[in-house]
Amino acid sequence: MGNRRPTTRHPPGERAHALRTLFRHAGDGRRLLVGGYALILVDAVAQSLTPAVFRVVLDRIQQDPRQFLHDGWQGPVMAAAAISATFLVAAYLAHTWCRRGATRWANNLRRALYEHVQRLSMDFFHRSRVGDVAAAINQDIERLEVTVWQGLTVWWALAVLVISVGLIAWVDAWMALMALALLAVAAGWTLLVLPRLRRRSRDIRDELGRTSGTLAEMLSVNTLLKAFNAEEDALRQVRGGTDRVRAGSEALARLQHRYADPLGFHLSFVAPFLLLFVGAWRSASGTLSIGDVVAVWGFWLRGSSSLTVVMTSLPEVLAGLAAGERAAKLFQERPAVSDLPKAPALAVARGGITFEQVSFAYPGRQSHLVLDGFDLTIAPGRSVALVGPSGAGKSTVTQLLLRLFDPAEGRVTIDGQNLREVTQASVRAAVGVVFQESVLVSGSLARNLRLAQPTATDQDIEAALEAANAWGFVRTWEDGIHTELGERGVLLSGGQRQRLAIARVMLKDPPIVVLDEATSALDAGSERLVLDALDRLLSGRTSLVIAHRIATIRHCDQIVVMERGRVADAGTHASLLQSSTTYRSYCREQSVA
Ligand SMILES: Nc1ncnc2c1ncn2[C@@H]1O[C@H](COP(=O)(O)OP(=O)(O)OP(=O)(O)O)[C@@H](O)[C@H]1O
Repeated sequence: MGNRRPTTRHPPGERAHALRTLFRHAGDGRRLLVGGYALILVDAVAQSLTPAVFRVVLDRIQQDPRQFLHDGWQGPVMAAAAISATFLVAAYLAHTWCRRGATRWANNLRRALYEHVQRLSMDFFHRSRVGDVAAAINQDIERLEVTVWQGLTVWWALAVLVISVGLIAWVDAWMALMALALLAVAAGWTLLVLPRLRRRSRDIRDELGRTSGTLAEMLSVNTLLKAFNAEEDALRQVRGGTDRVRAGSEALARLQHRYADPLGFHLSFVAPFLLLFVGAWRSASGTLSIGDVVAVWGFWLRGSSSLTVVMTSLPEVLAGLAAGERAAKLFQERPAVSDLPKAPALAVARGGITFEQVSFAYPGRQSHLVLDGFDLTIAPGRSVALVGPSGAGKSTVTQLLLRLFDPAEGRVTIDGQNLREVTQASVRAAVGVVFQESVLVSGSLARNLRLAQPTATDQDIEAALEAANAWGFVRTWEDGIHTELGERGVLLSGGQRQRLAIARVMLKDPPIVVLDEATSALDAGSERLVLDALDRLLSGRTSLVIAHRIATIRHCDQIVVMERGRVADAGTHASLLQSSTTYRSYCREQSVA
């Protein structure tokens, strides 16, 4: 799978940095996790000590059986009771804390990651797929959450292993050396296979993310797929992704067996037999007691069985780490547009706009200048229209006005203030936009409109709908403004959606309005109603209108003809008919005199 698809590769330093980034967002889960991971060490000590009790019992029986029967048993019984009680309490608390801590961490992380993604600039959204980002925020963090509390068992097992080897050394240094040599074989084998296991896990997470992206995309273009009978093609794409995930998982399982089976054989057969025979030989030669040999064997079994736990959990833990790295990678994304420290809010007095010698290229396509020394002045309260061939840069002008991007050269100002020097939020508060396709979110109509003005009353909303020529149809709905629109507003006609979008901007009541192809997709029936609503919206506000339809723009105070990112001509409808051949040909195409 990894050979066919692009995969992420992270140097070890970057991986540690990624995990630190994630841990910084643990919030109130951090204390519980640290507490859980610390307490499980107590549990590890208690469990590792069990063979030490065997040792004492066996040695006492061997030395003086009658003394053992009299009162020699009391010490070991009390020790066993204390060890068991400690184990019970510590294990219960550690697991509970860790589970709660992991859940809180995941919740905090999900929130923080969503907030972070929200703050990223448009270039990020242009180059990322929604489903992939959603998978990182949901599935990857869920995977990480499971790993965090599963990781407790791995941590416990490693602690048991270290303590067990320490206890063997306490009984006999030579036996401990031998145990270490046997462990070194296991560790060497693990280190050999680990990078491949890790790579496979990461490839699977990447492929899962990509498949989520494809799935989300296919679901969102369902109408298109149906219209072109292209469902089979979409199915093939999704199936391709899920097949690759399945193939990757099977390959991982095979690799895991190839790793775990020899290791299990080494730990459960080769090592204990070697230790038993060498221990027996040292006991027969009088160096160790029977109790010593049984204790060493017990310590080893305890330690090696904990290693088996590590082995079995390893793929899960690696999958969790890969998921964590993907989430952390999102945290490392930086917005291309950011507010200067202590930047003031834009103070809009009259809403005059200027573009002064603005040059701009989209991130990732630096060689292609979309705006090239572009100049534009819109006096307060005036309307300016942009026309020009497709790709001339008209929509890009609106993106810079909203400060979704900053220009490479030149400046954009509102009432004389450079947009670079004021906060993005204040710029967007001053500008209302109606796009070609009005985006409506699931929820009620009122919720959709309150996105523009959260404190609006029902009466405010009704007034905005009235002004946007939308109240006529909303009034007939049984639940009025509280009607659920359905995700993406699929229950509405194009003209109705457009009028709701206009109502939303009416409610926002901004001093500046941008219309970006707001009338392009209208049917003749609703065109008059929408144009009428737009007239009302633009009246008294500074406005920038992009439209292919001459009928929409002919009454603007000024019309600017754009070509290849520059102003080719400017004037009124009447003057351009005289001076601009491009404009004249547009009018001719649309039979406008
Ligand atoms: N996100 C983007 N990343 C890279 N290039 C882009 C991006 N958006 C637009 N472009 C490019 O910038 C140029 C200008 O695009 P823009 O959308 O501003 O033109 P337009 O005049 O509004 O066109 P249309 O009338 O077709 O909407 C085009 O060449 C386009 O391919």
